[in-house]
Amino acid sequence: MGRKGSYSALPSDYRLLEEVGYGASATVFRAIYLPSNEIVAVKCLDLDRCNSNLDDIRREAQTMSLIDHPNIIRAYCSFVVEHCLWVIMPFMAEGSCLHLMKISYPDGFEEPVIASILKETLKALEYLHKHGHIHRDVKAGNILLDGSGVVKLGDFGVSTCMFDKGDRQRSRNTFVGTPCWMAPEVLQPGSGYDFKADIWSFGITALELAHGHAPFSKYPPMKVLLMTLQNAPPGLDYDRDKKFSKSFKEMVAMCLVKDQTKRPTAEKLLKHAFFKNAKPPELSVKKLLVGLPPLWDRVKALQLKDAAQLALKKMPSAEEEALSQSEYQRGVSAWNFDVEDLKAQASLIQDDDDLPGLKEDDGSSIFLVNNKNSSGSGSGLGKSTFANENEYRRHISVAEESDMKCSSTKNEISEVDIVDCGNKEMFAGNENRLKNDSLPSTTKQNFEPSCWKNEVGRRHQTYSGPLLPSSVRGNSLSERSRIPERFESDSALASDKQKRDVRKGPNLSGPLMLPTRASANSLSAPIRSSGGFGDSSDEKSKGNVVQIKGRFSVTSEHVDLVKTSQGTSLRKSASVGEWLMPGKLVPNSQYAKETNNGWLPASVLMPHLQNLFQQTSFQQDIIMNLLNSMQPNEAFDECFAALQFGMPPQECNADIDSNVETVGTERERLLLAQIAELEARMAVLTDELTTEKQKHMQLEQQLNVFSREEEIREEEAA
Ligand SMILES: Nc1ncnc2c1ncn2[C@@H]1O[C@H](COP(=O)(O)OP(=O)(O)OP(=O)(O)O)[C@@H](O)[C@H]1O
Repeated sequence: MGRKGSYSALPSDYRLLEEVGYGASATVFRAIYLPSNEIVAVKCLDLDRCNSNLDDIRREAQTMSLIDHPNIIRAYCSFVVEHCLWVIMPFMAEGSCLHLMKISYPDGFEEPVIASILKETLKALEYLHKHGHIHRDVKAGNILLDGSGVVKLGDFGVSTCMFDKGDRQRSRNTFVGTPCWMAPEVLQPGSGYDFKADIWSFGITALELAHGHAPFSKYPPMKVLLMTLQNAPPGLDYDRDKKFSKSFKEMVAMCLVKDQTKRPTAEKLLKHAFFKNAKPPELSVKKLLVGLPPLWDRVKALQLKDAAQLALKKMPSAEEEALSQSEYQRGVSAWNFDVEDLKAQASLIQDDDDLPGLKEDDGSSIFLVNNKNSSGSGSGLGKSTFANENEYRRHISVAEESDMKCSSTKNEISEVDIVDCGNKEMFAGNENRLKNDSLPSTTKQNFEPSCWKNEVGRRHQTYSGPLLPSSVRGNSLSERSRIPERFESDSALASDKQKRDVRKGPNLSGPLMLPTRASANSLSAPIRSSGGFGDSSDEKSKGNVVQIKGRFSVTSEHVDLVKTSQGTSLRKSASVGEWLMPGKLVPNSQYAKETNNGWLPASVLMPHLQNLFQQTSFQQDIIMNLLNSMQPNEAFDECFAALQFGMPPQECNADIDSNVETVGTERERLLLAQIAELEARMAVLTDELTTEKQKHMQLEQQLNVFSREEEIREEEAA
């Protein structure tokens, strides 16, 4: 028996049970710590997807283990198993607030519950900030609950460090999730951010808990980025959110101030009237949990719901991968992506309000942009390190024989290199509570909340049996690890297979994956020149929307979105969407006079012409990038497209012949349609460019005439 509060770094001491969650970088299992028979959570982080060196991770793991606050999940210890880092932590039997909302409270919680949850979260932030840490991933998905209603902020440390440090070249273009929770200063390069960024995320989380989803969550990430920077901050609406108190609205408004210096500290916020009467979560939150099925059944249900949605939508593969994470991965784990890239891509976004199935909170806005220059050595969650199934099985049996002794394959560092078993005294206080809380209630088994019962149908299987450790250990984040080994029927197997298909992790080392809604849209949707963002759920900000839909001024140098949006008025163009007009340069009267004449001054036209030039060449770049980064099985499409764009035939892959037959006609048609649209757009752009050039020349001629006339007049006067 291990001593209470002391956890070994031997994987064989842990029996992984059900999967209870997964995020951008990790899968979380309920597990038994065998020496003391305690229930713990084991978070398996895939090191293949990690951009940091192990020293960084170790440092971060150490930091995590030193965290000692009742509202923060701390790591008991961590060690490397195969290509994964296992982080042992307290098991939070009721999962995240996001889980809970998705299962039973799709429209959010009542105010007293929100107050309790937020107060506990704020206490956690106060502690972290006081100790010099920024959490950087505050969102409902990271606020965890246990059976007695205790609230803890999770996901501090390892995953953040994994993406934020180390080889930036590999990670700089990797952008996972949606930036709904990110503060403007985080999205704005060069502005710098501090702990106040957490306060913004906290405010967004408050809105998430109030509505069941974060503001802008129905939009593609790039659009969220622009809206965060350019719209008025979201908030609780005085009309629409009548049920919420004035103090709640005020508190949210205080957090969501764009100027970070004007946001309150966590300490100050805790003194706000909204939190004064907040009940202890054990009273308010616990009520929410009555009658819910065990966490792992909820997780299964959500996965099935994902699968059902996908089956309905028949997404192309990249979108499947993106959507597969939709139930959980709704925030950006890594505040490390190339903002310039995103901005550039954002310039191509069309209004997607018409897209079928794109509704707020459907998670479809999950977006993956991968660095096309990355080495390709990373793997997705589902990637096996074994050459084939036999090798895999052989490995499993060898591993089992060796009593689950872990052999490290990552950079030749064994698990002991990174072991950082926590200081027992520091967390002993949490132990008793954990042990009790984490035991699932068997009386909950048959409950099926209506909100998911209808969508996923009745479950035919039970999932209560433990996963054999080997199925996880061999490749803990591989496909195998996701297969529960107990099923009651074939249909269960089938649905689980479907689920696994859905849940293939994002391939972070693969090609640029743009055909998500945002990017596919940018390629296929014809440019429209009117309308706004039309965020029905964010009416408050509607009136402040800057009309950048379609395009904003993209320069080859640094683009300052905030600056470009300020002091500019917009003029519409059939193909270019919106033009940014340097309104300050042209006095209104003069502008009116000149436009009445049908002539525009060169000072007005030139920026537009430049804009058109840049956008045309920029679009060409984007198209070529996309074509170059297509999956191998799209080689035929790629080559076809390459030919369309006049690239030499030798660019085409030799595999084409074999692929020709496999290319789905539907996909071909889609691509052809996209190409046709692109060509049409380019033709329109070229026409416009030519027209503008002509206008410009005529204008110059006219100016010459004017100046000659002026000279003559002056001479005559003289
Ligand atoms: N200690 C825990 N007990 C129970 N469930 C947990 C625990 N830790 C995490 N989970 C569940 O697993 C999910 C994923 O965990 P986590 O957020 O740590 O992973 P991640 O890969 O870092 O995710 P993210 O996408 O937020 O970065 C959480 O949303 C939560 O539902």
